[in-house]
Formats: sequence, structure tokens, C-alpha cells
Amino acid sequence: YPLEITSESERNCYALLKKTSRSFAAVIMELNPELRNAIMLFYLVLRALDTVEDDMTIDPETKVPLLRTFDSKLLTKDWTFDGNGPNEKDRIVLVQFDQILIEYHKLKPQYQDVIKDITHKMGNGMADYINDKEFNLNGVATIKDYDLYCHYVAGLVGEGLTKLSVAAEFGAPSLIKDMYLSESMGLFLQKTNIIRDYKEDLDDGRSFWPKEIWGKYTPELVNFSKPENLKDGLDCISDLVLNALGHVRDVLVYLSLIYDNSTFNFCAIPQVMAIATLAEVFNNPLVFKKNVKIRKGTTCKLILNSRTYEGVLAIFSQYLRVIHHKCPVSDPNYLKIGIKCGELEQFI
Ligand SMILES: O=C(O)CO[C@@H](C(=O)O)[C@@H](OCCCCCc1ccc2ccccc2c1)C(=O)NCCCCCc1ccc2ccccc2c1
Ligand SMILES: [Mg+2]
Ligand SMILES: [Mg+2]
Repeated sequence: YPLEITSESERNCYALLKKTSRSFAAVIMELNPELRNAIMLFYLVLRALDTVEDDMTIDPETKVPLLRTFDSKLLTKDWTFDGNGPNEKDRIVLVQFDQILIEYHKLKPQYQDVIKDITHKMGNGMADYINDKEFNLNGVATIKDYDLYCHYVAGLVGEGLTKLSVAAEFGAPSLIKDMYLSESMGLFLQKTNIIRDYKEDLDDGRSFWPKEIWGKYTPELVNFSKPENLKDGLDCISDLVLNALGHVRDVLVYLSLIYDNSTFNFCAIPQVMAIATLAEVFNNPLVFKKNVKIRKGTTCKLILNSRTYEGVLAIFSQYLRVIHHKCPVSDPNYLKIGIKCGELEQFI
């Protein structure tokens, strides 16, 4: 679809999108114009909110109220925030938030309402976790907390995208009553990132790995970076990957219910990147050393092969086999991984 830029602020918003997201900018640019600006602004507003959440130099006294009231900034036309530390990665979306606001107010009121509602819920969910000191240093406590945190930062994005797609008649209305499918779209992506970001998050002084899982393999989360604990660390990654695979069935059902081609690509590409990333981090000692990324060549192949539903199924089937074959017999979850991969292969 050709991109018609009609204002300086719109141009600035597309520039912000490119600057703050390698993966999502490309797929958002491909969207049908009816939804492209709404989803681009939905992304930028939530990335601004996440930049506040991620910035460990903002003290909780300021951060918590800012997260809880962030949706109210959408009612203004000129709010910006420059309270960030100099090095925060995406601080530019906060500094230029007025550009986002100008374009946001041009959206159909129905689209504005979806964005404001999700921003309100996400901001309050993030704030709930900032207060929990336990969460910062030892990950989230239970698997239930893990799912709830991922609901706030990613499940809600799925909910908003589904509401926008159905409002534009690009997706089956049944997706509204079966919101658990949209939830899984977000949780699969977020859980994959959390597993991958072990080192990066610990270096930031926080973790999102649930203690109910890692506590089975070590008394202290940081121990996995010591060579003598490598086997325990790899067994823990398997357990977390097994938990993330629990969302695959819903992801594949969700994708089968999207009729608009550009919306399908937008939804499918992050998911195929995630299953490839899960296969990459599975049984991979480098996870405890650095941020493991899939190769550029793999990314291109994934994008080319995920333009049809059959192509997506073939990619998932391939990486489920990779995970199954990579699993050592000594892994305590060896059988469960085999059963889960087998189950999903059946489904595919
Ligand atoms: O700071 C970073 O770079 C990474 O931050 C992570 C974190 O801090 O945990 C974390 O921040 C989460 C809070 C802000 C969410 C921002 C977002 C992301 C993608 C979008 C896609 C389309 C529209 C709006 C979107 C909004 C993050 O970016 N995690 C990546 C996974 C989030 C997936 C969201 C999502 C959910 C369902 C989807 C369904 C279809 C297509 C894309 C989808 C995308
Ligand atoms: Mg972030
Ligand atoms: Mg965050």
C-alpha cells in the first residue's frame, strides 16, 4: 500500500516507529491504510509507556503515578516528558510525544477509545509490579504472576489489536468473544522475549523469570551464569520453553481467523520469529552470556515463507521438530517436551 504522508507530525510518527522498533515497524508499514495509522499510534503510545516502565533511573515515587495516569495524557495535545535518563533506549518517543498526540486525535473515536482503554489497563498493571520489590530481584513469584504480568504488557496488546481489526472488519467477530486467543498471541511473544532476555534483564537489576519454575533448578537466579550450574540452567530454559509452547495452539487458531492479507502478515511474522527464537534459545548456553538472536538469513526466510497459513504451519512444524530433537534425554522435562511437540504436530 502506498504511504501518503499528509502532515509533518505524521512524518515524525513514522520516523519514531522506525527508530524504536526493528521488528514491528516493518510489519506495521505493510498494513492496510485503514488500520495502519491506528496501529502505528497504538504501538508508539504503548512503547512510550513501556519506556517509562523500563527506565530504572526514574524513581518509583515518580514512575508509579506516571504509569497509572498515562492514559490521561492522551486527552491533551501537547504533553511530552523529558524526565528520562540520557541513555534510555526509546526516550525519543516521550520527548516527541506531542507529535503522537496530534496524530492520535485525528483517529476515528472508536480507535482512540481502544488505544486509551488498553493504555489505562497496561499502565496500572505495570505500576502494580513496580511496587513489588520481590519481583524486581527474584523475577515474578508464581506462574500465575508470570501470566498476569505478561497479560498486562502483551496480552492487552493482543486484545487491542483484535478490537481494532474486528472494528475494521479485518478479522472474525468471534475473536472478540474468544479473547483468550488474542491473549496467547501476546503471551507467546512476551514469554519468548523474557526467556531470551535473561542476561539483559539481570544486568538491569530485574528479572521476569517465575520463581515457581527457576526455583526447581537453583536457589539463586544469578547462579545460572556459573559454568558448574549450566546443566540446571539449560533444564530451566526447557521448562520455560515448555510453558511458552502452551500458547502455540491458540496462536495457530487465531491466525486461521484473520481474513485480511496484510493483517495476516502483520500477525504471523512476529509469531514465526518467536518460534524460531524459542528453538534458538532451547538448550543454548549462550542465553546466560548474551542476548541470543536468530540469524538475519533465517529472518528473511521466515518472512518469505509466512505469507500463507500453510507456510506458517510448516515453519511451526519445523521448529517444533528442532526443539524436540535438541532435547537431551537427561532433561527432566524430556517426556513432557516430547508429548507437547507431538500434540502440536498432530494439530498441524
Ligand atoms: O523495550 C523493548 O524494546 C521491549 O519491551 C518489552 C518489555 O519491556 O517487556 C515489551 O514491552 C511490552 C509493553 C509495550 C508493548 C508495545 C507493543 C509491542 C508491539 C505492538 C505491535 C502492534 C501494535 C502495538 C504494539 C505495542 C515488548 O515490546 N515485548 C514484545 C512483545 C509484545 C507483543 C505485543 C503484541 C501482542 C499481540 C500481537 C498480535 C499480533 C501482532 C503483534 C502483536 C504484538
Ligand atoms: Mg521494554
Ligand atoms: Mg517493559
